[in-house]
Amino acid sequence: MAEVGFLGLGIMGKAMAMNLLRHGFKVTVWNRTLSRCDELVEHGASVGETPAAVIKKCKYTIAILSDPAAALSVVFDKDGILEEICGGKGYIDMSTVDADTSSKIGEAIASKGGYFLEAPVSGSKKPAEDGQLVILAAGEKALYEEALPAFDVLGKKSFFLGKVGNGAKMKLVVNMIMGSMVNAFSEGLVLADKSGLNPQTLLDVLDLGGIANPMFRMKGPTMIQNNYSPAFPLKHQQKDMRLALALGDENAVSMPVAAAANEAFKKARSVGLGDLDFSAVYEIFKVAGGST
Ligand SMILES: NC(=O)C1=CN([C@@H]2O[C@H](COP(=O)(O)OP(=O)(O)OC[C@H]3O[C@@H](n4cnc5c(N)ncnc54)[C@H](OP(=O)(O)O)[C@@H]3O)[C@@H](O)[C@H]2O)C=CC1
Ligand SMILES: O=CC(=O)O
Repeated sequence: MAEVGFLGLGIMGKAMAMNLLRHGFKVTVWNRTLSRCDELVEHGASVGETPAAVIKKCKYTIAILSDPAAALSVVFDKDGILEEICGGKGYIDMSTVDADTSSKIGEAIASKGGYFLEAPVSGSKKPAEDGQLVILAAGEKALYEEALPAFDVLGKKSFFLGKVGNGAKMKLVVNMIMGSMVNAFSEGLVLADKSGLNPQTLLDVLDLGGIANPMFRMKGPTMIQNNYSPAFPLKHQQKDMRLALALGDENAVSMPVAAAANEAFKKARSVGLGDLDFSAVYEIFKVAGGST
């Protein structure tokens, strides 16, 4: 089996690279904070000293990094991907970024003869650990087909959405909806509490009705226990709202609900909740609602 490169061992990357190793892939990893590679090495991974070194060694390389600045940095900066990408090699960026960032990366890689695929994912830490992500790929179809054995390990379903940008846009639309939902959910929990209802009973009622969903089911119990151990960091959810609102601007789509949700996430970041789970936005509504 060909060696797969893997850049970025945060919450998602660590779980995904571990999954590939568990399924017999040979994986060479790199992370900006190199010590984060150690655990993967214990499970059989090799380490590349730089993104360029990983690209040089591997037929194709996957990355999942925090935001557009990080995604651009590993490509364009010193020791970055552009230094070694060439004909026959592929680069797959699974970070959640905007379409412009993805296109910039795709064009630079194509200018060196390499293949590019954007492939952001829907699903969080647990789906990443369980190989149950939804993969939203777009770009070079041949690279998509080459990567399908890896995608089959990482996800429960892969979509090929056509040209570069479509994967990024689909992911931003999905996360815009999710971010708005967690805000409405938080408001509802505070309203239940302040009007004398038991929030746990609200969760039970919601779960039996037409708006039951895995996100409410998973986050509800931890939110009412004030447990925000990060699966999806709030700072990344706010980045996604910001990028989705920019997509709305470009397309003249009015998004008052998403704009209000973005303000709540920004407020949460401003009071130091950015590294907690995105469901910590609930704390903002508790304060606004006067909850103790
Ligand atoms: N967590 C989730 O539930 C999901 C997240 N996503 C998306 O996946 C991406 C990663 O998320 P997640 O794993 O949660 O994030 P983390 O914050 O846990 O990890 C971020 C990763 O990006 C690296 N990084 C940050 N800045 C730079 C930089 N300038 N140069 C190089 N590397 C950098 C970090 O390296 P270092 O260790 O050195 O800090 C780390 O490896 C994000 O785009 C997010 O929106 C998508 C679906 C679900
Ligand atoms: O991007 C986050 C997710 O849960 O999907």
